[in-house]
Amino acid sequence: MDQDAFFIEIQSHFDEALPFVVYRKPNQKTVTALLQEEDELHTVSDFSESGFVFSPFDTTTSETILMPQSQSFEMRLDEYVSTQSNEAVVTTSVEAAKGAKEQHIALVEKGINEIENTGLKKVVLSRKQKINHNYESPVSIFKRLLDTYATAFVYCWYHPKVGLWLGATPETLLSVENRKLYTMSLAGTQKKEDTLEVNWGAKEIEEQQLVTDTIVYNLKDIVDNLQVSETHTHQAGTLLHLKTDITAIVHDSDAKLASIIKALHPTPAVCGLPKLEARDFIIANENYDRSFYTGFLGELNIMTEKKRANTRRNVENLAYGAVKKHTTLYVNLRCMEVDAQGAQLYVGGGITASSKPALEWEETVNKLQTVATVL
Ligand SMILES: C=C(O[C@@H]1C=C(C(=O)O)C=C[C@H]1O)C(=O)O
Repeated sequence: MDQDAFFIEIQSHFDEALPFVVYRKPNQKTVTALLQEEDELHTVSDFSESGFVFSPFDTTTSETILMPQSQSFEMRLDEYVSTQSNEAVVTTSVEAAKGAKEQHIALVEKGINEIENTGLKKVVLSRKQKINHNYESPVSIFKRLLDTYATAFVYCWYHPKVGLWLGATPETLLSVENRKLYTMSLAGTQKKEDTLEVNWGAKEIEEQQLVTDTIVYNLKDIVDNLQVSETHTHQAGTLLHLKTDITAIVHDSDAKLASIIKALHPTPAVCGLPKLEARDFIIANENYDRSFYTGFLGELNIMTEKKRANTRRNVENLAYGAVKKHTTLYVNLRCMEVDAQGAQLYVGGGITASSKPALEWEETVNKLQTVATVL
């Protein structure tokens, strides 16, 4: 499809206040859009549905939203070509609101204190920051995210009854295709200077290992052939994280999808350990509603027809294109909620007993910058 026509279609869907999502997967060229035909708020009941899901952090009190594949029009842009000059991307310098720094540092201190005095081992603490900006179409902001973050899952999601969210996340929650499962442990943060050959401190190594161990522990009884890669440094925009790849085989993946999602979300990369204690601490102390930040989003049971290659040897098989199903979900990080007044940016970081509150504040400032850059 022609690029201009693709984005005009999305803009007019937005102008008509109809739900849509448009996204590009990490390291891919294709941009996909799902345009819902009416404005009903559909929700997921058991993860057997097909469509695009948008889930909040706290799934015990809020529902996971679905744009059903059967009630949406799908559009594909084979390759997005940047039309905006780099000069157009202005790096916004974000001023925190008065008192925001002190408030976040006090929250981190409270978290460290809780870890020292209870069974809590890690808790991810976050904040949101408002940025005023002149109104711009979501398509323009989305295109700048596409221009800036080739290795992230870049998206723009809109529902008139919920709001407008955009983001560029480096973290996969889960992908399942043909019984093959992939997930990752991503934690530990430092600013990228000029090399990927960096040293990591004991705090970052320990907090990321905790995420890996928990994912493995939570999956081991529901999957087979669980394999864990070496841990390596992963670049996400101007930041570096520690990352471990985890793969497995899932027998009867249809029946198990809901339990796998439940076992993973929210991982200690965005919540903490033990999960319930960390979630209670977050809800009681963060002083704001995370809403969809640190929730998950992506394709659920999406059907695609895979045609066989057109070679001479199997030309007689051409008629038998196989229908395949896959699920690819990402953690909603480096994201923002946009309305007519401006944008709310959401950021956080993992706290352990050895966290330094002032450094944790700096980390949220650095993470915020990755999204603020495109405003
Ligand atoms: C919570 C966020 O990021 C998560 C926390 C990280 C950390 O504590 O170092 C790193 C990557 C993410 O798993 C965020 O970006 O808001």
